[in-house]
Amino acid sequence: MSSLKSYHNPDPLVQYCVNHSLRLTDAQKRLNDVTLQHRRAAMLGAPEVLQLNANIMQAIGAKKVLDIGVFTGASSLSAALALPPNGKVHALDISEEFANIGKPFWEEAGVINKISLHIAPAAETLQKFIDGGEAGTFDYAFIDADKGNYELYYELCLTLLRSGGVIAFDNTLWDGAVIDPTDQTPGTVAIRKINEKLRDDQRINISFLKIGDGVTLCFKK
Ligand SMILES: C[S@@+](CC[C@H](N)C(=O)[O-])C[C@H]1O[C@@H](n2cnc3c(N)ncnc32)[C@H](O)[C@@H]1O
Repeated sequence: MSSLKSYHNPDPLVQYCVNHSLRLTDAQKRLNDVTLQHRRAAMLGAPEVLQLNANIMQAIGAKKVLDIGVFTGASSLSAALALPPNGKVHALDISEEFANIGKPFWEEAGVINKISLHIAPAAETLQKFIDGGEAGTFDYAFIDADKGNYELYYELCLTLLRSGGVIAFDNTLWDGAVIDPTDQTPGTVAIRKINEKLRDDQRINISFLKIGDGVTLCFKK
């Protein structure tokens, strides 16, 4: 049952939590199973993290969502399932090849009409939304693309979000590397930088959760 476990955190208590909370549709399970066979399977979003996103989207009545870093579409599918029929997930990635893997599962789940795919560098797409007058109109953003641009994505998403909207950052523990002072690789340095910025940023309220590979929730004031 590969679908009913955390892919990022082998801690038995984490697995216990996941086994007592994870709810996936058949389409989600099948997409996860296909993705786990992919050469880049490690990029698949932890299902408990995607479920947390979906639960918050429903709690805040989200209709307009940014999914930054699509890969095979698990995060977009989870978000689309959480949105009302008139909701829209804007799914941003540079790889059409990856996203194409997810499309049959979006179709199978009956939510493909709720997902709008934008194949381009995410910063360009986000800037286009701002230039098009969409600042303050998004409810939720899940940031899970290239780590070196996390700070840039944060500022663009903060502009695009309404007050009360939520930004979730994935991988903010970076497999524990954030607390290893000998690790000065660019990805680790970028994650530490955004973690410090978010801790001190008074434009948001914050919760930093040790689930998946670390998730930081930012609630726009
Ligand atoms: C960790 S994966 C996303 C996983 C996905 N959210 C999920 O839940 O399975 C990161 C994705 O970011 C994409 N990416 C990398 N650089 C990007 C950029 N500059 N703009 C948009 N997407 C980018 C990659 O192609 C990859 O699909």
